[in-house]
Amino acid sequence: MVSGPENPSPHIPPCAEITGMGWAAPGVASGTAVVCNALSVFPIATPLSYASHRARFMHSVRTSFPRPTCFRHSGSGGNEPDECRQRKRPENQGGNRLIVTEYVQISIETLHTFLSRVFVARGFNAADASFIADTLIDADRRGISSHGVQRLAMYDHKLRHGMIDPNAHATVVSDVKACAVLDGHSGMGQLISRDAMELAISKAQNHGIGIVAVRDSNHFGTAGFYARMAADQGLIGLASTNSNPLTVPTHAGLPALGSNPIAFAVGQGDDQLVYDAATSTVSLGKIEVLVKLGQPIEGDWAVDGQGLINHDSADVMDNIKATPRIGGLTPLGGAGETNAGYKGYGLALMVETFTGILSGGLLSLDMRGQHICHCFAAISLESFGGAPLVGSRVAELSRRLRSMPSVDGHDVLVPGDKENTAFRINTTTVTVDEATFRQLAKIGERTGIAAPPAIALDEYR
Ligand SMILES: NC(=O)c1ccc[n+]([C@@H]2O[C@H](COP(=O)([O-])OP(=O)(O)OC[C@H]3O[C@@H](n4cnc5c(N)ncnc54)[C@H](O)[C@@H]3O)[C@@H](O)[C@H]2O)c1
Ligand SMILES: O=C(O)C[C@H](O)C(=O)O
Repeated sequence: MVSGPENPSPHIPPCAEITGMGWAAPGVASGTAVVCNALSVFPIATPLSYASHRARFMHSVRTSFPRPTCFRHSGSGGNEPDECRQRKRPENQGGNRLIVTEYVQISIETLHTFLSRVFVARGFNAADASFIADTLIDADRRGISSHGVQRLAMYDHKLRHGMIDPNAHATVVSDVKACAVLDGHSGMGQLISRDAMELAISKAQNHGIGIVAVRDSNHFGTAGFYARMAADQGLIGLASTNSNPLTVPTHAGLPALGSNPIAFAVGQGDDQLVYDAATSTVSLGKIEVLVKLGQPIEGDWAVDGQGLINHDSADVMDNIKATPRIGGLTPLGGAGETNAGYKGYGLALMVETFTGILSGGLLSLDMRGQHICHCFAAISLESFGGAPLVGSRVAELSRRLRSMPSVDGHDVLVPGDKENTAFRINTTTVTVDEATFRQLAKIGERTGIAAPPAIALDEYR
């Protein structure tokens, strides 16, 4: 049944050594700024550097905030009006919008040391701890704040409660030519996924393509990280995962599918094209960040139990955490059929097939925060003219798209541009929201490890 594995990872024992593996599914600091106003929203979706925040904020002040009701420059105490302090579900969310925007800038080096030490304290060896820290910081550097250190509290919770086994390594369930299935044994999603993508890359180098489905893993962070691993080696990379039930099928009022992202990467260096997104309208992480900032949801990202659009970020989070869950994320395209949300629903189902179904693991529908399934694929470009040729054609296509005239004042971009730009800017520091900053401090206290301090923002003084 199982052929000899091509096994690039010292962590994955060859399938021949695996016996009895069936297919049953496994069971402010100082220096922050607060800005409030009743009628506008500060854009937080793709944070760049603090300077960019500042520039974008000042632009929005000039264009949208003719008379800001409060504007505090520094310190976490302050005497600002009560409404400026409000964080949890402002009463007027979705109507007159309350803005509470606080960000903290921290050094990447200090953050990396902190994260690595926390993960070592939670049972990982130093190399694995450092790798996990790399993945979280990579997300923040790229402006994907939904999946950077703001998720440390989630991982820490799962580690403390035995939902993630820091010592687990993937084992091979089945390995036939270009395809394999791994069992992650409830290990850390980032480590299991790294090893699975390494196996897919090695298979693609040998067979032209490699596809590795994984069961019983955990939350892996951004899908793009793993797709880029393959692209960096001159292949096409694909990565996906299922998750807790978060997304409502078209016409349903309960979540049944994960936010099930798909990441695709091709090309190298500055010309790398990376599409990395949920098959729900956005990831849940984006709503978590809005809750932390006390901001409503601008877009039609979520519905309540009746299928009505819900713009109240805190309410959406409460509903998603409720037992049973109520409402959820809209599939990509939106609620109902008007904007073809059934296509996002279909894409989410495709991901569910490649992850939960092909791996023989848990479906999103049955998931409760663990036993997550992934799928990784790598495609060799040897038969298609080779990586340099394909890369140059992709780069040329991207250049032609970017040179298209804009109709609304925003540049035409290609997927990956925002993240690549942010990555180039955020070389020494990253910006986190203040609630996340406080979470880091709390985890620091709990583990006895000094949390990274905020870097003073002189421009606000
Ligand atoms: N681990 C999980 O379970 C899980 C689940 C869902 C999402 N995620 C991750 O969450 C992250 C965010 O996902 P999301 O869906 O909220 O992201 P999103 O809605 O911000 O979409 C991001 C994608 O859209 C592209 N993009 C943005 N603006 C563009 C423009 N003007 N022109 C062209 N392309 C543009 C980006 O480059 C990126 O590829 C991703 O990294 C994803 O992998 C993880
Ligand atoms: O939050 C999850 O469980 C999945 C994912 O990370 C998301 O943000 O949608």
